[in-house]
Amino acid sequence: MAVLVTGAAGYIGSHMVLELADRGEAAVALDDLSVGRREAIPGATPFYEGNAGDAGLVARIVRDHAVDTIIHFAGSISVPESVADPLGYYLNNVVGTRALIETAVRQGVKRFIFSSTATVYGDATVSPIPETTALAPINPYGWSKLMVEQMLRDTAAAHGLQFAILRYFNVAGADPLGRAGQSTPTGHLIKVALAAALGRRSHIDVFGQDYPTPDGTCLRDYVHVSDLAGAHMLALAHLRDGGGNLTLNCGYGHGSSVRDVVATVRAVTGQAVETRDAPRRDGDPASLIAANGGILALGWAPRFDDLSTIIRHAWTWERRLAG
Ligand SMILES: NC(=O)c1ccc[n+]([C@@H]2O[C@H](COP(=O)([O-])OP(=O)(O)OC[C@H]3O[C@@H](n4cnc5c(N)ncnc54)[C@H](O)[C@@H]3O)[C@@H](O)[C@H]2O)c1
Ligand SMILES: O=c1ccn([C@@H]2O[C@H](COP(=O)(O)OP(=O)(O)O[C@H]3O[C@H](CO)[C@@H](O)[C@H](O)[C@H]3O)[C@@H](O)[C@H]2O)c(=O)[nH]1
Repeated sequence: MAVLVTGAAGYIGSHMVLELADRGEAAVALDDLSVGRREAIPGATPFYEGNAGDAGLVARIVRDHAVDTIIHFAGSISVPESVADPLGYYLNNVVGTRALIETAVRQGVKRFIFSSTATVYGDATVSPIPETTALAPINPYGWSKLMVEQMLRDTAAAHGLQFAILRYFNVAGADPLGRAGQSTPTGHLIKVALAAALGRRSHIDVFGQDYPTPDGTCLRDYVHVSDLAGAHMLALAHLRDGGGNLTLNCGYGHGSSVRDVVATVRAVTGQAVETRDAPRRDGDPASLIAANGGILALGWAPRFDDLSTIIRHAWTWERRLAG
Protein backbone atom coordinates (compact mmCIF):
# COMPACT_ATOMS: atom_id res chain seq x y z
CA MET A 1 0.00 0.00 0.00
CA ALA A 2 1.24 3.49 -0.81
CA VAL A 3 0.62 7.06 0.25
CA LEU A 4 -0.10 9.53 -2.55
CA VAL A 5 1.36 12.97 -1.80
CA THR A 6 -0.14 15.76 -3.92
CA GLY A 7 1.81 19.01 -4.17
CA ALA A 8 4.90 16.88 -3.51
CA ALA A 9 7.25 19.21 -5.40
CA GLY A 10 6.28 22.11 -3.15
CA TYR A 11 7.66 23.24 0.16
CA ILE A 12 5.76 21.14 2.70
CA GLY A 13 5.02 18.25 0.33
CA SER A 14 8.71 17.70 -0.39
CA HIS A 15 9.44 17.44 3.34
CA MET A 16 6.55 14.98 3.70
CA VAL A 17 8.00 12.76 0.97
CA LEU A 18 11.33 12.72 2.85
CA GLU A 19 9.59 11.89 6.13
CA LEU A 20 7.69 9.01 4.53
CA ALA A 21 10.90 7.68 2.93
CA ASP A 22 12.80 8.02 6.23
CA ARG A 23 10.12 5.88 7.88
CA GLY A 24 10.16 3.23 5.16
CA GLU A 25 6.72 4.08 3.79
CA ALA A 26 5.92 3.67 0.10
CA ALA A 27 5.08 7.07 -1.38
CA VAL A 28 3.97 8.33 -4.79
CA ALA A 29 4.36 12.00 -5.73
CA LEU A 30 2.00 14.14 -7.82
CA ASP A 31 2.48 17.80 -8.73
CA ASP A 32 1.56 19.95 -11.71
CA LEU A 33 4.84 21.89 -11.31
CA SER A 34 2.88 25.14 -11.56
CA VAL A 35 4.97 26.30 -8.62
CA GLY A 36 6.92 23.29 -7.38
CA ARG A 37 10.22 21.98 -8.68
CA ARG A 38 10.86 18.45 -9.91
CA GLU A 39 14.26 18.38 -8.15
CA ALA A 40 12.49 18.68 -4.80
CA ILE A 41 11.35 15.05 -5.10
CA PRO A 42 13.90 12.32 -4.36
CA GLY A 43 14.73 10.26 -7.47
CA ALA A 44 13.59 7.00 -5.85
CA THR A 45 10.01 8.26 -5.38
CA PRO A 46 7.68 7.65 -8.34
CA PHE A 47 6.61 11.05 -9.70
CA TYR A 48 3.64 12.05 -11.86
CA GLU A 49 3.32 15.50 -13.38
CA GLY A 50 -0.33 16.49 -13.48
CA ASN A 51 -3.28 18.11 -11.82
CA ALA A 52 -4.62 16.71 -8.54
CA GLY A 53 -8.12 17.35 -9.92
CA ASP A 54 -7.51 15.12 -12.97
CA ALA A 55 -9.75 12.15 -12.11
CA GLY A 56 -8.35 9.86 -14.81
CA LEU A 57 -4.74 10.40 -13.81
CA VAL A 58 -5.38 10.06 -10.08
CA ALA A 59 -7.47 6.91 -10.58
CA ARG A 60 -4.59 5.38 -12.56
CA ILE A 61 -2.04 6.28 -9.87
CA VAL A 62 -4.28 4.86 -7.13
CA ARG A 63 -4.68 1.58 -9.01
CA ASP A 64 -1.06 1.23 -10.15
CA HIS A 65 0.40 1.92 -6.71
CA ALA A 66 -2.34 0.50 -4.46
CA VAL A 67 -2.81 3.91 -2.83
CA ASP A 68 -4.82 3.71 0.39
CA THR A 69 -4.05 7.20 1.73
CA ILE A 70 -3.90 10.61 0.06
CA ILE A 71 -2.07 13.48 1.74
CA HIS A 72 -3.29 16.53 -0.13
CA PHE A 73 -0.91 19.52 -0.15
CA ALA A 74 -1.53 20.69 -3.73
CA GLY A 75 -3.14 24.10 -3.86
CA SER A 76 -2.74 27.83 -4.17
CA ILE A 77 -1.43 29.29 -0.95
CA SER A 78 -1.06 33.06 -0.88
CA VAL A 79 -3.48 35.23 1.12
CA PRO A 80 -2.92 38.46 -0.89
CA GLU A 81 -3.06 36.59 -4.22
CA SER A 82 -6.41 35.08 -3.18
CA VAL A 83 -7.77 38.54 -2.47
CA ALA A 84 -6.77 39.62 -6.00
CA ASP A 85 -7.88 36.40 -7.74
CA PRO A 86 -10.66 34.73 -5.72
CA LEU A 87 -12.07 32.72 -8.63
CA GLY A 88 -8.66 31.26 -9.41
CA TYR A 89 -8.39 30.19 -5.77
CA TYR A 90 -11.85 28.63 -5.65
CA LEU A 91 -11.10 26.78 -8.88
CA ASN A 92 -7.81 25.27 -7.78
CA ASN A 93 -8.48 24.77 -4.07
CA VAL A 94 -12.18 23.90 -4.06
CA VAL A 95 -13.18 22.61 -7.50
CA GLY A 96 -9.90 20.70 -7.91
CA THR A 97 -10.08 19.18 -4.44
CA ARG A 98 -13.74 18.19 -4.91
CA ALA A 99 -12.66 16.13 -7.93
CA LEU A 100 -9.80 14.57 -5.94
CA ILE A 101 -12.09 13.60 -3.05
CA GLU A 102 -14.58 12.09 -5.50
CA THR A 103 -11.82 10.04 -7.12
CA ALA A 104 -10.68 8.91 -3.67
CA VAL A 105 -14.17 7.68 -2.85
CA ARG A 106 -14.68 5.99 -6.24
CA GLN A 107 -11.33 4.24 -6.08
CA GLY A 108 -11.81 3.07 -2.50
CA VAL A 109 -9.00 5.13 -0.96
CA LYS A 110 -9.40 4.74 2.80
CA ARG A 111 -7.83 7.89 4.23
CA PHE A 112 -7.46 11.55 3.28
CA ILE A 113 -5.21 13.99 5.12
CA PHE A 114 -5.87 17.61 4.21
CA SER A 115 -3.71 20.74 4.53
CA SER A 116 -5.99 23.30 6.11
CA THR A 117 -4.89 26.53 7.68
CA ALA A 118 -5.16 28.82 10.67
CA THR A 119 -6.63 31.29 8.21
CA VAL A 120 -10.04 29.56 8.67
CA TYR A 121 -10.28 31.33 12.04
CA GLY A 122 -10.14 34.80 10.51
CA ASP A 123 -9.68 37.55 13.06
CA ALA A 124 -10.07 35.27 16.07
CA THR A 125 -10.89 37.01 19.34
CA VAL A 126 -9.28 34.32 21.52
CA SER A 127 -5.61 33.46 21.79
CA PRO A 128 -4.40 30.77 21.63
CA ILE A 129 -7.16 29.59 19.28
CA PRO A 130 -8.87 26.25 20.04
CA GLU A 131 -10.21 24.16 17.15
CA THR A 132 -13.74 24.78 18.43
CA THR A 133 -13.54 28.53 17.81
CA ALA A 134 -16.11 29.91 15.38
CA LEU A 135 -14.76 29.76 11.84
CA ALA A 136 -14.89 33.08 10.01
CA PRO A 137 -12.22 33.48 7.33
CA ILE A 138 -11.46 37.02 6.20
CA ASN A 139 -10.00 36.17 2.80
CA PRO A 140 -10.83 33.87 -0.15
CA TYR A 141 -7.87 31.57 0.60
CA GLY A 142 -9.28 30.83 4.07
CA TRP A 143 -12.78 30.33 2.67
CA SER A 144 -11.48 27.91 0.05
CA LYS A 145 -9.92 25.76 2.79
CA LEU A 146 -13.03 25.90 4.97
CA MET A 147 -15.20 24.75 2.05
CA VAL A 148 -12.98 21.70 1.60
CA GLU A 149 -13.12 20.94 5.32
CA GLN A 150 -16.91 20.81 5.05
CA MET A 151 -16.78 18.64 1.92
CA LEU A 152 -14.58 16.16 3.75
CA ARG A 153 -16.91 15.96 6.76
CA ASP A 154 -19.97 15.44 4.55
CA THR A 155 -18.17 12.87 2.39
CA ALA A 156 -16.94 10.98 5.44
CA ALA A 157 -20.49 10.81 6.78
CA ALA A 158 -21.89 9.56 3.47
CA HIS A 159 -19.10 7.25 2.28
CA GLY A 160 -16.95 6.39 5.31
CA LEU A 161 -13.78 8.07 4.04
CA GLN A 162 -11.48 8.59 7.05
CA PHE A 163 -9.98 12.07 7.27
CA ALA A 164 -7.57 14.24 9.19
CA ILE A 165 -7.87 17.97 8.72
CA LEU A 166 -4.66 19.61 9.90
CA ARG A 167 -4.82 23.37 10.35
CA TYR A 168 -1.28 24.59 9.94
CA PHE A 169 -0.15 27.82 11.45
CA ASN A 170 2.86 29.52 9.78
CA VAL A 171 5.10 26.81 8.40
CA ALA A 172 8.79 27.70 8.34
CA GLY A 173 12.32 26.32 8.47
CA ALA A 174 13.91 23.57 6.40
CA ASP A 175 14.99 19.95 6.67
CA PRO A 176 17.65 19.87 9.45
CA LEU A 177 19.82 17.61 7.26
CA GLY A 178 19.72 20.19 4.45
CA ARG A 179 17.94 17.90 1.96
CA ALA A 180 14.95 20.23 1.37
CA GLY A 181 13.69 23.71 2.05
CA GLN A 182 11.49 26.47 0.69
CA SER A 183 12.39 26.60 -3.01
CA THR A 184 9.07 27.80 -4.35
CA PRO A 185 8.68 31.56 -4.76
CA THR A 186 6.77 33.06 -1.85
CA GLY A 187 6.24 36.33 -0.05
CA HIS A 188 6.44 34.58 3.34
CA LEU A 189 8.04 36.77 5.94
CA ILE A 190 11.05 34.59 6.80
CA LYS A 191 11.85 33.91 3.13
CA VAL A 192 11.68 37.63 2.34
CA ALA A 193 13.78 38.60 5.36
CA LEU A 194 16.44 36.03 4.42
CA ALA A 195 16.48 37.35 0.85
CA ALA A 196 17.27 40.76 2.33
CA ALA A 197 20.01 39.18 4.49
CA LEU A 198 21.48 37.66 1.31
CA GLY A 199 21.52 41.11 -0.30
CA ARG A 200 18.89 40.13 -2.85
CA ARG A 201 16.50 42.79 -1.61
CA SER A 202 17.25 46.25 -0.35
CA HIS A 203 14.87 45.99 2.62
CA ILE A 204 11.71 44.35 3.89
CA ASP A 205 8.35 46.04 4.34
CA VAL A 206 6.64 45.70 7.71
CA PHE A 207 2.96 45.51 6.83
CA GLY A 208 1.05 47.42 9.52
CA GLN A 209 2.38 48.81 12.80
CA ASP A 210 -0.89 49.55 14.59
CA TYR A 211 -2.29 46.09 15.27
CA PRO A 212 -3.51 45.37 18.82
CA THR A 213 -0.35 43.38 19.66
CA PRO A 214 2.57 44.17 22.01
CA ASP A 215 4.73 45.86 19.34
CA GLY A 216 1.93 46.74 16.89
CA THR A 217 2.96 44.14 14.26
CA CYS A 218 1.16 40.85 13.53
CA LEU A 219 1.76 37.79 15.69
CA ARG A 220 2.16 34.37 14.08
CA ASP A 221 2.89 30.87 15.42
CA TYR A 222 5.87 29.72 13.32
CA VAL A 223 6.04 25.91 13.16
CA HIS A 224 9.02 23.98 11.79
CA VAL A 225 8.21 22.10 8.58
CA SER A 226 9.84 18.87 9.82
CA ASP A 227 7.78 18.92 13.04
CA LEU A 228 4.74 19.42 10.81
CA ALA A 229 5.63 16.39 8.69
CA GLY A 230 5.89 14.44 11.94
CA ALA A 231 2.36 15.55 12.88
CA HIS A 232 1.09 14.03 9.61
CA MET A 233 2.71 10.70 10.46
CA LEU A 234 0.90 10.69 13.81
CA ALA A 235 -2.42 11.49 12.15
CA LEU A 236 -1.81 8.70 9.64
CA ALA A 237 -0.99 6.19 12.40
CA HIS A 238 -4.10 7.24 14.31
CA LEU A 239 -6.37 6.71 11.30
CA ARG A 240 -4.70 3.39 10.46
CA ASP A 241 -5.40 2.24 14.02
CA GLY A 242 -9.07 2.93 13.45
CA GLY A 243 -9.09 6.18 15.43
CA GLY A 244 -11.81 8.73 14.73
CA ASN A 245 -11.55 11.53 12.21
CA LEU A 246 -9.43 14.49 13.29
CA THR A 247 -9.50 18.26 13.00
CA LEU A 248 -6.36 19.57 14.68
CA ASN A 249 -4.31 22.73 14.91
CA CYS A 250 -0.61 22.38 14.15
CA GLY A 251 1.38 25.07 15.90
CA TYR A 252 3.54 25.48 19.01
CA GLY A 253 1.11 27.61 20.99
CA HIS A 254 3.14 30.83 21.13
CA GLY A 255 3.65 33.66 18.71
CA SER A 256 6.35 35.92 17.30
CA SER A 257 5.76 39.37 15.88
CA VAL A 258 7.07 40.60 12.53
CA ARG A 259 9.68 42.61 14.44
CA ASP A 260 10.68 39.52 16.51
CA VAL A 261 11.26 37.61 13.27
CA VAL A 262 13.38 40.38 11.77
CA ALA A 263 15.43 40.68 14.97
CA THR A 264 16.06 36.91 14.96
CA VAL A 265 17.01 36.96 11.28
CA ARG A 266 19.57 39.67 12.07
CA ALA A 267 20.95 37.66 15.01
CA VAL A 268 21.18 34.37 13.08
CA THR A 269 22.62 35.77 9.85
CA GLY A 270 24.76 38.55 11.30
CA GLN A 271 23.42 40.80 8.54
CA ALA A 272 21.76 44.19 8.91
CA VAL A 273 18.28 43.77 7.49
CA GLU A 274 16.65 47.10 6.79
CA THR A 275 12.91 47.42 7.49
CA ARG A 276 10.48 50.02 6.21
CA ASP A 277 7.07 50.63 7.68
CA ALA A 278 4.37 49.93 5.10
CA PRO A 279 0.55 49.95 5.20
CA ARG A 280 -1.37 46.91 6.41
CA ARG A 281 -1.69 44.10 3.87
CA ASP A 282 -5.25 43.13 2.88
CA GLY A 283 -6.60 40.03 4.62
CA ASP A 284 -4.01 39.84 7.46
CA PRO A 285 -5.41 38.91 10.90
CA ALA A 286 -3.61 40.53 13.85
CA SER A 287 -2.76 37.32 15.67
CA LEU A 288 -2.80 33.59 14.87
CA ILE A 289 -1.56 31.37 17.70
CA ALA A 290 -2.54 27.70 18.04
CA ALA A 291 -4.12 26.00 21.01
CA ASN A 292 -2.34 22.69 20.40
CA GLY A 293 -3.64 20.32 23.10
CA GLY A 294 -5.22 18.08 20.44
CA ILE A 295 -2.09 17.35 18.44
CA LEU A 296 -0.02 17.02 21.64
CA ALA A 297 -2.52 14.44 22.92
CA LEU A 298 -1.85 12.44 19.76
CA GLY A 299 1.77 12.17 20.91
CA TRP A 300 3.33 15.07 19.02
CA ALA A 301 6.73 15.94 20.49
CA PRO A 302 8.12 18.85 18.48
CA ARG A 303 11.89 18.90 18.08
CA PHE A 304 12.41 22.40 16.71
CA ASP A 305 10.17 24.71 18.76
CA ASP A 306 12.58 27.63 18.69
CA LEU A 307 12.51 30.59 16.30
CA SER A 308 16.33 30.80 16.07
CA THR A 309 16.57 27.13 15.11
CA ILE A 310 13.82 27.53 12.51
CA ILE A 311 15.57 30.53 10.98
CA ARG A 312 19.00 28.86 11.14
CA HIS A 313 17.74 25.86 9.16
CA ALA A 314 16.05 28.15 6.63
CA TRP A 315 19.22 30.26 6.35
CA THR A 316 21.35 27.18 5.63
CA TRP A 317 18.92 26.26 2.83
CA GLU A 318 18.75 29.78 1.37
CA ARG A 319 22.53 30.06 1.18
CA ARG A 320 22.68 26.71 -0.57
CA LEU A 321 20.02 27.80 -3.09
CA ALA A 322 21.93 31.03 -3.66
CA GLY A 323 24.91 28.84 -4.58
N1 LIG B 1 3.21 27.31 3.98
C1 LIG B 1 2.36 27.58 4.97
O1 LIG B 1 2.68 28.34 5.90
C2 LIG B 1 1.00 26.94 4.98
C3 LIG B 1 0.17 27.20 6.08
C4 LIG B 1 -1.11 26.62 6.10
C5 LIG B 1 -1.51 25.76 5.10
N2 LIG B 1 -0.67 25.51 4.05
C6 LIG B 1 -1.14 24.60 3.01
O2 LIG B 1 -0.18 23.56 2.83
C7 LIG B 1 -0.18 23.13 1.47
C8 LIG B 1 1.23 23.14 0.93
O3 LIG B 1 1.75 24.46 1.04
P1 LIG B 1 3.24 24.83 0.60
O4 LIG B 1 3.69 25.93 1.49
O5 LIG B 1 4.06 23.59 0.51
O6 LIG B 1 2.98 25.45 -0.85
P2 LIG B 1 3.81 25.28 -2.22
O7 LIG B 1 3.27 26.31 -3.16
O8 LIG B 1 5.27 25.26 -1.95
O9 LIG B 1 3.39 23.84 -2.70
C9 LIG B 1 2.15 23.57 -3.34
C10 LIG B 1 2.48 22.63 -4.49
O10 LIG B 1 1.26 22.25 -5.11
C11 LIG B 1 1.44 22.28 -6.52
N3 LIG B 1 0.09 22.48 -7.07
C12 LIG B 1 -0.70 23.56 -6.96
N4 LIG B 1 -1.90 23.31 -7.51
C13 LIG B 1 -1.86 22.04 -7.98
C14 LIG B 1 -2.80 21.18 -8.62
N5 LIG B 1 -4.04 21.59 -8.89
N6 LIG B 1 -2.41 19.91 -8.94
C15 LIG B 1 -1.15 19.47 -8.66
N7 LIG B 1 -0.23 20.23 -8.06
C16 LIG B 1 -0.58 21.50 -7.70
C17 LIG B 1 2.43 23.38 -6.79
O11 LIG B 1 3.15 23.22 -7.99
C18 LIG B 1 3.34 23.27 -5.57
O12 LIG B 1 4.44 22.42 -5.83
C19 LIG B 1 -1.13 24.06 0.71
O13 LIG B 1 -2.38 23.40 0.57
C20 LIG B 1 -1.26 25.26 1.64
O14 LIG B 1 -2.50 25.91 1.50
C21 LIG B 1 0.57 26.08 3.97
O1 LIG C 1 7.33 41.12 3.43
C1 LIG C 1 6.58 40.85 4.39
C2 LIG C 1 5.89 39.60 4.45
C3 LIG C 1 5.03 39.37 5.52
N1 LIG C 1 4.85 40.31 6.48
C4 LIG C 1 3.93 40.03 7.61
O2 LIG C 1 4.38 38.85 8.23
C5 LIG C 1 3.27 38.10 8.75
C6 LIG C 1 3.32 36.70 8.19
O3 LIG C 1 3.05 36.78 6.78
P1 LIG C 1 3.33 35.56 5.78
O4 LIG C 1 4.67 34.98 6.07
O5 LIG C 1 3.07 36.06 4.40
O6 LIG C 1 2.27 34.46 6.20
P2 LIG C 1 0.67 34.58 6.42
O7 LIG C 1 0.07 35.63 5.59
O8 LIG C 1 0.46 34.65 7.91
O9 LIG C 1 0.15 33.19 5.85
C7 LIG C 1 0.85 31.95 6.03
O10 LIG C 1 0.36 31.31 7.17
C8 LIG C 1 -1.01 30.93 7.09
C9 LIG C 1 -1.38 30.23 8.37
O11 LIG C 1 -1.27 31.09 9.47
C10 LIG C 1 -1.18 30.00 5.89
O12 LIG C 1 -2.50 29.60 5.77
C11 LIG C 1 -0.73 30.65 4.60
O13 LIG C 1 -0.79 29.69 3.55
C12 LIG C 1 0.68 31.11 4.76
O14 LIG C 1 1.03 31.88 3.61
C13 LIG C 1 2.03 38.89 8.33
O15 LIG C 1 1.66 39.71 9.41
C14 LIG C 1 2.51 39.78 7.19
O16 LIG C 1 1.80 40.99 7.09
C15 LIG C 1 5.51 41.54 6.42
O17 LIG C 1 5.33 42.40 7.29
N2 LIG C 1 6.36 41.76 5.37
